[in-house]
This record gives sequence, C-alpha cells and structure tokens, in this order.
Amino acid sequence: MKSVLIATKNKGKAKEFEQMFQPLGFEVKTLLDFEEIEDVEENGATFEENATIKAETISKKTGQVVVADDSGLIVDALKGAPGIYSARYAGLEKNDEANIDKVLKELNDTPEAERTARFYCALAVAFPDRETMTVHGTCEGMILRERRGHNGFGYDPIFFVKDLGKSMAELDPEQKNQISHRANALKNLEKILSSFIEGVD
Ligand SMILES: O=c1[nH]c(=O)c2ncn([C@@H]3O[C@H](COP(=O)(O)OP(=O)(O)OP(=O)(O)O)[C@@H](O)[C@H]3O)c2[nH]1
Ligand SMILES: [Mg+2]
Repeated sequence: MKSVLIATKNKGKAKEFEQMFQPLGFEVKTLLDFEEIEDVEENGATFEENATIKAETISKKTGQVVVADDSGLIVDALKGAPGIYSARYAGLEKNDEANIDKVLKELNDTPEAERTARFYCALAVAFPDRETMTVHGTCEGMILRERRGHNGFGYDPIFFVKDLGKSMAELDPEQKNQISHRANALKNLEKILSSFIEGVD
C-alpha cells in the first residue's frame, strides 16, 4: 500500500488525514509513529510559512515526501485571533478546553451578527528533490456562545456551520471531512499532485 507521511503530532488531525487518505489508497504515517522526532519550532508569520517549515524540516530528516498542516481559527471580532496561535492561545501546554474558554470570554459582549469566523488550513508538501508546494482551504462559520457536540477536536464545539445548522463537533466525521478547511485544502492539493502522486511511496 502506498503511504504518505504527515508531519503532525496532533491526534485530531492525524485521525482526519487517515479518514481522508484511506479512500485514495494511502496508508497515513504521522509523527505519532516517530516519537524520537522532536517538535518543530513554528516561527513563521503565516499558516503557509509554518506548514512549509514543518514539512521541509521533516522531509530533510527522513528523506521522504512529507505533507504538513498548519491550521487555526480566525475570528473577525478578534481581529483574526487566535490565527496562527490557535493551538497555544491559552498557553504553551496546548489545552483545547482552555483555548475555547478564552475565545468565549473574549466574545462575551459580541452580538450574533459580529461573531463570524473561519477555519483556515495550509498544507505544504516538501520533496527531497523539488520545490515545496503549498495550498490552502477554508470553512466559514460563526462562534457559538457555548459548546455543542463532542466530535472533532480543538474549537469544533463552538464553531457553527450555518449551512448544516450544526456545530462542527455535532457533525459525523464523514460530514466534517467533506466540508472542513482541511478537506478543502486537500481537494486543492489533489488537483496539483494528481500528475505524480502515483510515485509517492
Ligand atoms: O476545532 C478545530 N477543528 C479543526 O479542524 C482544527 N484544525 C486546527 N484547529 C486549531 O488550530 C490548531 C492547529 O495548530 P497547528 O497547526 O500548529 O497544529 P498543532 O500544533 O496542534 O499540531 P502540529 O500539526 O503542529 O503537530 C489546533 O490545535 C486547533 O486548536 C482546529 N480546531
Ligand atoms: Mg503546531
């Protein structure tokens, strides 16, 4: 079976990549399978820069084609925060519950109409022998006043997907993987990779 290495230690992302790559005939490996590989410092200024840093660092270390995901929540009323700091918004220990509490508190006085937000996902593919490619995908929504649902990860319980009338955490994994920022980025990646993805193993 063909395999693809995703440079992530995030269990929620790893699961979604497994679900999305499986139908394409790929086995997914992540950094959760390589515990000896240390965290890569994400010191870029954009999602694309951080995804590139993660993909290129791990590709150099392993000699393989590597995909990395840098993603986050952009809240308009918070001038784009938490943005690239989404994982560590409430502190370096990366606590999803504390991150949600912080966003809810900051939006306490924000009326419904101004609670617009989007998830953003940048994917970078680094190769041993050619230039890195990046693509992105987004998903529009609103920030709820309280948590709804238990699926997904991160900010999913407070992210309301208007078209479906549900929070992201109320969607089945299959539904999230059709409409999410990550799914949309992957669709864009498939478009540019389809010509030579056959050769990735
Ligand atoms: O509710 C959510 N649904 C999602 O689908 C989603 N995707 C990203 N996020 C948030 O953005 C951070 C990524 O930050 P990030 O790209 O640096 O990843 P990370 O540090 O968790 O892992 P790694 O991939 O870097 O190893 C995550 O931790 C989450 O807080 C999401 N929240
Ligand atoms: Mg990270």
